[in-house]
Amino acid sequence: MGASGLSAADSFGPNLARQDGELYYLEQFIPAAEADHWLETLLAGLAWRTESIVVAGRAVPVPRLVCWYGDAEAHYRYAGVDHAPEPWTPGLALLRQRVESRCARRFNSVLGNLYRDGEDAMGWHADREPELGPWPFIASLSFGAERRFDLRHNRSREILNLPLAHGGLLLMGGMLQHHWRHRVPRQPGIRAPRINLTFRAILPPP
Ligand SMILES: O=C(O)CCC(=O)C(=O)O
Ligand SMILES: [Fe+2]
Repeated sequence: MGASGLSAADSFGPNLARQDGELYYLEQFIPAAEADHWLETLLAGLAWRTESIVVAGRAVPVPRLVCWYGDAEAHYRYAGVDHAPEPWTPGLALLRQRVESRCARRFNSVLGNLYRDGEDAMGWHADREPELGPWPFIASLSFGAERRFDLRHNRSREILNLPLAHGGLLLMGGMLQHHWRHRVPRQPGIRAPRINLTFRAILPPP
């Protein structure tokens, strides 16, 4: 068993990171017709809002919409902002169950990102806030437009590109957040929206 707790018996396929972390992609984790239903349900039913981060003393809106759901205690500091979660919707609770049983992992929260079109994006970052624990395990579920997901190794600068498709589940674990950054780049030709749900386990404050 690796540091992430993923056991060799789990059938996630090859580790796409190969070194310094664990990265698995399960294509069509949610079959296409069902994924269509989720895309509509989540677009219409979640509390999407704009969020600003402070850059050089100024509030700058991030180029996407976000939402945050979870168990009541799962507060999360993200980009310098404290998020109290909204309570689970029935749909998100169902998706959480599906993801949990596939990963044999528990999650107490989910960060949603809505990329309205190819102009929306997320810059290079790692998800390594202390409340995610020493080896953050994140399950990332995508619906809607296929978007490119890039990873860059901090030291070697090796780049990996993965297309994240409708219904696909990406798993990040082990030392991945310590050694790699990731992003969702702008893809100006894309007109359709994409929703990404990152299921996370937030530890209680020390
Ligand atoms: O949209 C994605 O696929 C990635 C989202 C992400 O990296 C994050 O929420 O931390
Ligand atoms: Fe991330």
